[in-house]
This record gives sequence, C-alpha cells and structure tokens, in this order.
Amino acid sequence: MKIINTQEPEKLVRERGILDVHSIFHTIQGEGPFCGQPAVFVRLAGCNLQCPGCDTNYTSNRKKMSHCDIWQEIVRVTGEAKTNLVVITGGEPFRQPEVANFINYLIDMKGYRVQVETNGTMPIPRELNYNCVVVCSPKAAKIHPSVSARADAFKYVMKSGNVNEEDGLPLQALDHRATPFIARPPVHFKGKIYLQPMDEQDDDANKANAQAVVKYAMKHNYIVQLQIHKYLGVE
Ligand SMILES: Nc1nc2[nH]cc(C(=O)O)c2c(=O)[nH]1
Ligand code: SF4
Ligand SMILES: [Mg+2]
Repeated sequence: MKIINTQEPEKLVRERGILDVHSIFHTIQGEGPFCGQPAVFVRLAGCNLQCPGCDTNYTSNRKKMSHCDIWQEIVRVTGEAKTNLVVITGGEPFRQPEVANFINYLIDMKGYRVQVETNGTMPIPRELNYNCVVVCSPKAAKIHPSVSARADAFKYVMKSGNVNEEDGLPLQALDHRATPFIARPPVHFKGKIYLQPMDEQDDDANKANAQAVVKYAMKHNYIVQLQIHKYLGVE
C-alpha cells in the first residue's frame, strides 16, 4: 500500500544550545559513503519539505534536548559497543542551524566522526567543522550555495520513468514537485554520486526502480546504493 507523507513542513528555528530531537538509536548506516558502518543516529524532528514518498516519521515523540542530553543518550544507546560514528539525519537537520554547534561539540570535545544527511535546501552554517561529512540528497529544484560548496557526496532517489536521459539523474525524488527538475551536483563536482531505487513498498514498482538505477549507474558511472538497513531488518 502506498503511503503519503502528511507531516506538515516546518520553518527554520534557532534555539541556542537546544535541538528538537525525534529519536536516537544505534544501528548500521544503510546508505552512502559510510554504508555498512555501525553508527548512532540522531534523527532531528521536523522538515522544511513534505515529500509525498518520504519513508520517515520525523515528527512523533519529539523532545527538546541540550547538547549534553543528546551526548548522554548517544553514550547510553552505544553501551559497550565501539561505535564512533554519529549520523545526523531528520527531517532536515539544517532546519535547526544550532546543529552545527552540536556537531562541532561531538567532533572537537567528544572525538566522534560525524556524517550529516541533508536535502540541501537550508544554509549550512559557516562554523560547521570541516571534518563533518555532508551528504546531500536533493528533492527540490534548488539547493543552497553553501551546500553546493560543502557537500562531500550526493545521493539521488530514483523512480523508473522519471529520469533525465542526458545526465542519468532523476527529474524528481520521492514525488516532491521540482521544476524543471531536482538540483544537480555542481558542474565540476569530484565527490561520489549515489543512485538509490525509490522504495514504493510495492514489489513490481521496486523491481522497475532497481532496473532503472542499474541502467543509469552503468551508463553515467554513478554508484548504486541500496538501503541495506531495510534488508538487514534494522532501524
Ligand atoms: N540504518 C539507517 N541508515 C540510514 N541512512 C540514512 C537514513 C535516513 O533516514 O536518513 C537511514 C536510516 O533511517 N536508517
Ligand atoms: S526532505 Fe527528506 S525528510 Fe524531508 S520530507 Fe523529503 S524525504 Fe522526508
Ligand atoms: Mg530512513
């Protein structure tokens, strides 16, 4: 059955020292440059977009937490494990620019490696530590110039039949409207570009999406990515 995202879009919020958090959990990073690596995920609440095909609940049970509260919860869910990677996702993490201070605290004060997932529409605060790995998955026609300048990798969610033949990248992602099509990496982008089949929760549609990903990855030299957490049955 097809699920349509009904979570309301939310605006940028600044709150010094506090983040609005949806959940914190220990799992395996299922996507992108750290795919397969154990990680603690911090899912921030709320998103400025409302992609119809979004597979994520980012609004329920939200809680305002200080940097120290979040770090304590990271330590608690990690337990005895050796995990040293924190992934910040959402929702849209940069909807809360305070996230940059939190990421810097994790890297500089606590010694974590940090990766952040973003839709690319919100500015990346200048103070963000350069060691933070930024993965951008565009859903809108424009991404913020600070994201073009700073993104380490791009990730595109592909639905079959919805592809630009010229560059092999999707016209839309997760059925979000984008005119004429979703943002591209900067012209001379040197980082990795991932293609991921859209999960439509339908075997036939998913098979067609996987075939499209293989076809365009092979033609344009992109990296195929599956959401391995869904195959592993982890969060
Ligand atoms: N295991 C796991 N890996 C992920 N990589 C990106 C995710 C996301 O929802 O942003 C995600 C997620 O939700 N779970
Ligand atoms: S930008 Fe990401 S989190 Fe926000 S609605 Fe779209 S897919 Fe969901
Ligand atoms: Mg997810």
